[in-house]
Amino acid sequence: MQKDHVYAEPLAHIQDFRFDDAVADVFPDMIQRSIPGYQTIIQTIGKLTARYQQANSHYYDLGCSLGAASLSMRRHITADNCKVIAVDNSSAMIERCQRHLQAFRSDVPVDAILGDIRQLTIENAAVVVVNFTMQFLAPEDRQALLNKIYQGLKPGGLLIISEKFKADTPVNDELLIDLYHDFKRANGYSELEISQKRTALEKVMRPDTLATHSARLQQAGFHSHSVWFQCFNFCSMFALKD
Ligand SMILES: Nc1ncnc2c1ncn2[C@@H]1O[C@H](C[S@+](CC[C@H]([NH3+])C(=O)[O-])CC(=O)[O-])[C@@H](O)[C@H]1O
Ligand SMILES: O=C(O)C(=O)Cc1ccccc1
Repeated sequence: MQKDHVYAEPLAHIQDFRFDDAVADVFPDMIQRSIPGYQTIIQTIGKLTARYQQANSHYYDLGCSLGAASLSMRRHITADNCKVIAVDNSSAMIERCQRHLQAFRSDVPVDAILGDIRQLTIENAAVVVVNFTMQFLAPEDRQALLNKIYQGLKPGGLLIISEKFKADTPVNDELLIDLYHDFKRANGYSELEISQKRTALEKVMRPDTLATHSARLQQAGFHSHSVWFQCFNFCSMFALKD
């Protein structure tokens, strides 16, 4: 696995964070060292998919990057006539995702599609995964995505959404961010790497509060949802369509 050194050297000008070749090349190491509980979340996506699978259905991975969640879903699907649809608008990610998926044999087909999830048709879905992707959409596009997911889910279908979130008060938010930075230090990131990446993400990743997430899920039609994982300012939620 290639080590993430993207922000290791001082940069004269810090550009907005992009999912380009340099990031895609080191992504497994970057995500593993940057998202608390990432492995647990990927494994649990598989477990939840095993429970909520339905025959003759689609399984979506929106903002799939290298396809970790798609692989986890695929490993757990035993129902007939199912297809995983993995979508990302970064060509660097989708090219590597396609190669990655071909490296493992499976009877469940996966389509890895280069495209914008805001333009995607979602239909006949048993499970939809949005694993740390919605935070990168413009805030004004987030409700429409959740509405579309709700409409595209079959009855009994499941949405899994993971996000970095903002705490309700500035004091609490600072504390969670502080603890998160300790986690990054413990994983070998330097002060420079932490601060340069923070600057690069400032305009492109805008976390919401859990209250905002709740209100959006309700508005989309999900009557119940639950946070099933939280560590510092990262969480994963599920929501069921009745
Ligand atoms: N509008 C969009 N349309 C499609 N893709 C998008 C869009 N905006 C951003 N992306 C894509 O969303 C992904 C977010 S990473 C997901 C990790 C993965 N889910 C994982 O489980 O490993 C999260 C992170 O790096 O923190 C990137 O690959 C973007 O190109
Ligand atoms: O690294 C960070 O600060 C994060 O918030 C997580 C992350 C992980 C991978 C790409 C972008 C953001």
